[in-house]
Amino acid sequence: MTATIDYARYDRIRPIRWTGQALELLDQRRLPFAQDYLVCEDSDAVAGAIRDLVVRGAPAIGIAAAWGMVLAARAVEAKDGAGAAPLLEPALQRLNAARPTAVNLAWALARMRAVLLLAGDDWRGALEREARAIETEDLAANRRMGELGAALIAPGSGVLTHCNTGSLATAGFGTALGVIRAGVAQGRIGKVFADETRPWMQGSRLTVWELQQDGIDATLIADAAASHLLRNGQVQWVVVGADRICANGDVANKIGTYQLAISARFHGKQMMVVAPSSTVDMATPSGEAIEIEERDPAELLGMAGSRTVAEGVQAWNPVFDVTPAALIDAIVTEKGVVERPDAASMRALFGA
Ligand SMILES: CSC[C@@H](O)[C@@H](O)C(=O)COP(=O)(O)O
Repeated sequence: MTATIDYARYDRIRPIRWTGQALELLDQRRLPFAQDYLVCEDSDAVAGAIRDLVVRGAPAIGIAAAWGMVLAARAVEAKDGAGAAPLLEPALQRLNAARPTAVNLAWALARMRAVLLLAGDDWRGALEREARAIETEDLAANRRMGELGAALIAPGSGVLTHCNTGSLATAGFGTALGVIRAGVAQGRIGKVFADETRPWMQGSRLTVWELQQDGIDATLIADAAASHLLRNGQVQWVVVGADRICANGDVANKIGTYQLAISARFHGKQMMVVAPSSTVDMATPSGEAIEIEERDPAELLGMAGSRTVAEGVQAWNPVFDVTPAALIDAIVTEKGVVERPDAASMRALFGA
């Protein structure tokens, strides 16, 4: 069951476009009904776009930030990278502060800083090549993870996914959605369910639209329907992405992932987390140490710009949660699969 995957058919959605002069970001706030690109001509515009979810998804925000550093380089004069580094550090810090939870952002910026410090007089070229490499490597990782993750899924299975982990959230193909694309192409996955992912609706606005572009049938469910679905036997795997994977295998991902993992375990279904090694943070020992982003409660108080909740009601809007490693059956990365993750098995694949 190793049918060749025609990757070209998944290349249509391009959330991040570098023109040579500017960074164009497909405005995910306006999908699925408008496909508009926001043009960023400086790094602060990129930081704002990350903060406001024009571009979102852990790998995608790292890639966008890397290009943001290429834009920042236009605004400073220096004879080599070591001279440019302190001048660019404030812009780097503003990009880094745009969102706290996904480690890919800090990871990509650390790569850009490291390249800069070693670069000679072509330091601007070095930054551009590194941003391109970060993007290219992410696409390759996604394709590899698609193969590795799909191989775990028995033919005829149904899957449930959460949030958006596809081309929109990455350099292309996707993490969890890459596994689903590969699994469908190989005939392993018979039925795909996506939940809405309230409150920002990444599932209903982005994921089912992405799958529709590919001609993959997906059935949308309310988040609240997930346990009922897991109980009734149509789904064997919950397949999700990650924003940060800790040294002990705990996983931070979109709010609601934790309850899916609890429900999957309760119903004897399996939980797969798919993320590139850029999402693995061996410096964070466990999920307790992760900063969980809290966003504007207004995201909960209305729909599509119209208020749906009585005036004066308060809301709390944490947008990520932590799934303990003990509830995860497999973490799939491009470096390999960690089954039943714990500190020892994580260390064996990713080092100290
Ligand atoms: C490949 S994306 C994996 C995760 O980043 C995804 O599941 C997620 O939580 C995205 O959150 P978002 O707030 O939309 O950036």
